[in-house]
Amino acid sequence: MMIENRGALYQSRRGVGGASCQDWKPPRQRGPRSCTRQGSGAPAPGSGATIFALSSGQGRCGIAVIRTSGPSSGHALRSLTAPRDLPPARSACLRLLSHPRSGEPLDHALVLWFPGPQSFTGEDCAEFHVHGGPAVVSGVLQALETEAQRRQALRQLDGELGHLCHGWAKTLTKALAHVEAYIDFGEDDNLEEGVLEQADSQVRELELALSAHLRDARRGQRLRSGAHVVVAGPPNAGKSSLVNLLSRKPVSIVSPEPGTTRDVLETPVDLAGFPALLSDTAGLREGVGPVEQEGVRRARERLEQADLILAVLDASDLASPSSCNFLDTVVVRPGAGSPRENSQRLLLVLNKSDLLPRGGPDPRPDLPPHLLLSCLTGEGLNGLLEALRKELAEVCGDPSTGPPLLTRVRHQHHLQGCLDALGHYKQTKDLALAAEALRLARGHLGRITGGGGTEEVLDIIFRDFCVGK
Ligand SMILES: Nc1nc2c(ncn2[C@@H]2O[C@H](COP(=O)(O)OP(=O)(O)OP(=O)(O)O)[C@@H](O)[C@H]2O)c(=O)[nH]1
Ligand SMILES: [Mg+2]
Repeated sequence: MMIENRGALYQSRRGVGGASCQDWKPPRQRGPRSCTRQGSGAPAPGSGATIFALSSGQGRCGIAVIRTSGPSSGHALRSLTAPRDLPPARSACLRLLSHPRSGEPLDHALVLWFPGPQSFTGEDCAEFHVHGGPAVVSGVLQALETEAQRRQALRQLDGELGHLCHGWAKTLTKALAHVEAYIDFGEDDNLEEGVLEQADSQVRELELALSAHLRDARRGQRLRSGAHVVVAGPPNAGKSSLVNLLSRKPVSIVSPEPGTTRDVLETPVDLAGFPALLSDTAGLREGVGPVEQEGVRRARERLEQADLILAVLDASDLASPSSCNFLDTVVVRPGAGSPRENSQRLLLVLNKSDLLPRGGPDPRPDLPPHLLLSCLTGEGLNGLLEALRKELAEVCGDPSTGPPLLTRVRHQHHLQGCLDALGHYKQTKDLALAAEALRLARGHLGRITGGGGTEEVLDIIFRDFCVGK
């Protein structure tokens, strides 16, 4: 049984309550200035985690094995063990485990270190063989979780995300300083040409960068709470068998009778290294009794909410009306070629491949890209897991390689506020209102990064322009 512990990302308090622009005084007004600002035109179009889990059975046992896999495995191993160096690769060593923050001893354990790629997942892996009591197991899991959260938090604001936010804030402060300078000194001091145009283009670039990151924010949320993966298909295709296979436990009843699953059954799983909420659904068919009909309605509802659909068909029954109907209505929707709604993704799986003639041709080469699988023999499972890994990396983002993800609602809120204010900047033709919009936008970023006060703006004005000297 796998215990999923990758969900909660640490909510760092850094950056909270950073200086805002509230102390900013309105710029000196020089009577009504006819606005020379040109509209900015139409907006341009939007442009490794480490897993740890209990891998032995849950409950009382002599020895419990906890495994980590991912780029931070070595760090996790070092931070929990004394001495703090890595043991020799692939050799069992007896180490004292203690909590990385409090130093509280946790257990004497055998630890093993498997540097990637020579490991069972291909990534750096570590194993902790601890005494199996629930207190020890949960203590070690908690210590690992704390460490993972701490690293995530560091990555969030001190790391790449902090770097990015500070870059955005710098650009915005500069744009604001230039607009302020134009308002205050434009006439008297003959500011160089193109000051406002430069601010406009900086705002445009910032808008693109912020919108791209807000789109990624949704992915960050999925990484935290799990992607919704919905298994759907006609009755008897082997949906429940697939759910049980992927979750490695008997979540759903499997039987040869079509219409066995009537309700949506969901289970949290680790799918190819990503956290997911896997839903089994009733087989989609019409003309059935009221209970099954309700199951079909729920299945359709759940399909709408899926991040990833695992569409399952019986490879030996592709010509049946329910298979054809499912293919037409769910797999190949009308207007195919356009992206699926809500950027939903879909993997088509032809199950029961063991019923096809061995080594025979693809049963339906005309179908959209698909994978052959046998839940009965397990053939094709590795290919499916690899395809799932690729799809889920798209859905969730890969924290070890991709851009830093905005997982915190507060960050998202302020980035959205900043983006909205930049929208107002672009729309208004009045310079004073435009400057106000930039101040508001900078205030939102200031709540993430701090800074952005009057001093900073004035510094830029005096640095960039020969005014008041
Ligand atoms: N030969 C073969 N039989 C399979 C395979 N997968 C599932 N089955 C059998 O197909 C039947 C239906 O499997 P289920 O997993 O209950 O199918 P389902 O799609 O959940 O069915 P409903 O809940 O009724 O919609 C069962 O008898 C399974 O044992 C497979 O890969 N090969
Ligand atoms: Mg079923």
